[in-house]
Amino acid sequence: MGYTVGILTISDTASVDSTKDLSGPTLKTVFEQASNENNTFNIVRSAIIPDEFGRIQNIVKQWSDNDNLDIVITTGGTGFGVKDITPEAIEPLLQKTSSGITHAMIATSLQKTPFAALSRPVSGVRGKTIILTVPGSPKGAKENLEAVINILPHAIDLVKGGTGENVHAQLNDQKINSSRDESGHQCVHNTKHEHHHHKYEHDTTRSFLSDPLSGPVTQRQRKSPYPMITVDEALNIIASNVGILGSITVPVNENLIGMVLAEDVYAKEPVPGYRASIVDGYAVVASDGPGIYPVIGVSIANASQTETMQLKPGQIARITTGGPIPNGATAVVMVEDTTLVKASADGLQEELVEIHVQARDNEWIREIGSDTSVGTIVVRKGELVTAVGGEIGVMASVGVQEVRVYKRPVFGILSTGNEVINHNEKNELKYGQIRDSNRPTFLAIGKVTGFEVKDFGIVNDNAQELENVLKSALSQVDVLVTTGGVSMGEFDLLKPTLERSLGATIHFGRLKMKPGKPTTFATIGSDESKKLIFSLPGNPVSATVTFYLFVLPALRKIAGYNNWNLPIVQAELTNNINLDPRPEYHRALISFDHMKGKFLAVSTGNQISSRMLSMRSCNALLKLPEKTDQLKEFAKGIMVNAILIGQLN
Ligand SMILES: Nc1nc2c(c(=O)[nH]1)N[C@H]1C(S)=C(S)[C@@H](COP(=O)(O)OP(=O)(O)OC[C@H]3O[C@@H](n4cnc5c(N)ncnc54)[C@H](O)[C@@H]3O)O[C@H]1N2
Ligand code: MOO
Ligand SMILES: [Mg+2]
Repeated sequence: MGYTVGILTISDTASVDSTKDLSGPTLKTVFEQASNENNTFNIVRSAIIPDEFGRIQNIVKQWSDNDNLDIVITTGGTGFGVKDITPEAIEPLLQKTSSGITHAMIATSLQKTPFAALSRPVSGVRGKTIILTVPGSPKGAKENLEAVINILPHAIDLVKGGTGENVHAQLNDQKINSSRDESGHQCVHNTKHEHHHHKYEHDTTRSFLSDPLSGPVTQRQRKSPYPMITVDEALNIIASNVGILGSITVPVNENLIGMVLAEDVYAKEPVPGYRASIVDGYAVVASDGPGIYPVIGVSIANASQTETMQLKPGQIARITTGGPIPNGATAVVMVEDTTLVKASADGLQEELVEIHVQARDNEWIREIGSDTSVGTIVVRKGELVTAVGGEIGVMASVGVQEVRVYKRPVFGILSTGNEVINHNEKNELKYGQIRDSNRPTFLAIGKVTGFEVKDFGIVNDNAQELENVLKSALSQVDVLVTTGGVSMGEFDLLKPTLERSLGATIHFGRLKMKPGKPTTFATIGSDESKKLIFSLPGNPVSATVTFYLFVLPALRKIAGYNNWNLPIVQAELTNNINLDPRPEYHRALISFDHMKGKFLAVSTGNQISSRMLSMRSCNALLKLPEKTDQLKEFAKGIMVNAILIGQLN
């Protein structure tokens, strides 16, 4: 009798290079060796896929529901690694779980090494298919499968509705248990077991131990599991995860700067609200023409006039700029085009004035609402209120005192690192300590960009502490920015804490850029209440540059900006720059050269990611391409794209 088997290798590495798949072939061998005249295991399906939830589920469903395999066995993704999600993908597919099979697999491996406790296998039944998950290491995979392979035919028999009689017989003669003892593996494993055991006990002294979350340092990942994606891909991912918050009604004043209108704003009042003179001179009846006329009154621009003056043909009235036009007047003549003919006896008033020019009808008169009529849209939904003041001014002029704007995101900041201390700590630095420059920088950026910042201080490299502060911070902000702890060190705990303790989804964890390679972006929660987490590298320059490149655009997008990306201008290099293997965001000061008619870029010097001096006087990030065999340097004189992050002086 034969059983059909599918072997699914789940591994990011092996999925791109199948020669890296050692455990798939190992499982095949185990099945082949266990095949005898009674039980033949036929490997009818095999595949290698990356640690992707959906793909794991799709294949397992296909093999069980459509292809009706007897056994589906997966290898890989069962550990505590950041990317390990096999049990999470498989478990929901199981209609019955089989804690016995799972237990048997773990128990066998535990006899070899205590690290087996770090495997999280699941097993069970879907339809008429037995599904097993074994570890990714060939040794672990082999041990786990061997622990249960001889009971699988019995299980399949039962699942298919049989009584399992023939296998009960086998169970009775102990064949299953003894077969493993004869294999000879036990001895080899025992030696290894003691070796591991010894190390483990040493590690529990925790003298140089990493955090429990990532396990002993000997178990750490030696390759980042995060694919290296481009900055553009990262920005797209961020954009697709960033929504606009709700709107609020706020008074029209300077605090609106940087806010985006959530409604079209209409003029409530006409400007001007009355017919007004544009110049200082005399209100006249235009048809009177040039000549000498009596000055019958005065209309000055103030609000003290209680009734409108009446002008008859042959009369004129003195008027100032902005003064209300008397009834009957049809134009204004500038004072420059007149002469005084007669003053009053006391010499204080004009009585007769000569008009020298022929006024045109409506000359120098602003009609009611001629600047802005009632109902005109003065600012549109989606428009940004700028510091130039025009939007605030126009709303003020037409009687709009409150407007609806999009809520601005609040962002939180926290630094991580046992070595990091507050920058204003008075004591001398202890050996190995470093002053926190990231939080002061972010607070400053918050101030100039107008986004509210909440400061959550410095957190030690300790998973529990980190989890607590992250949770508390996330409940208070829309966007959380952390620095440090995202690379490959054993105290780099951000990614595992976000993923495992907080249930965050990490959208990317590595970027093809310099500085900022380990930049990490995660989200927590569903659409309505989604929080964004930017875990930036600890290196101060990397943190600052990635803040500008990713966090600031995200904040701008949340705030409703249409142009949420930072502006880019072209600038000419004033010095040669060696290219880096990664696309570089080279810090520079750009300024406009009036003689050359273009921007010039001056590098800030040594660009190492720790050198905060490379951010000093920097107002632009030059986008430099990665180094290739053909292109190793950008020469002086080349025009480059410069992302503006500061003022042009
Ligand atoms: N084996 C590898 N090592 C590193 C890699 C790598 O790919 N493989 N990437 C390097 C790159 S690139 C960067 S950038 C850093 C990023 O490191 P982390 O984000 O893990 O940050 P930490 O390890 O916590 O700190 C790095 C560095 O920065 C100093 N630091 C941290 N916080 C602050 C702060 N608030 N103010 C000032 N300085 C800070 C910290 O003391 C370290 O010197 O990893 C490389 N390693
Ligand atoms: O990419 Mo890291 O940011 O070199 O310093
Ligand atoms: Mg690190």
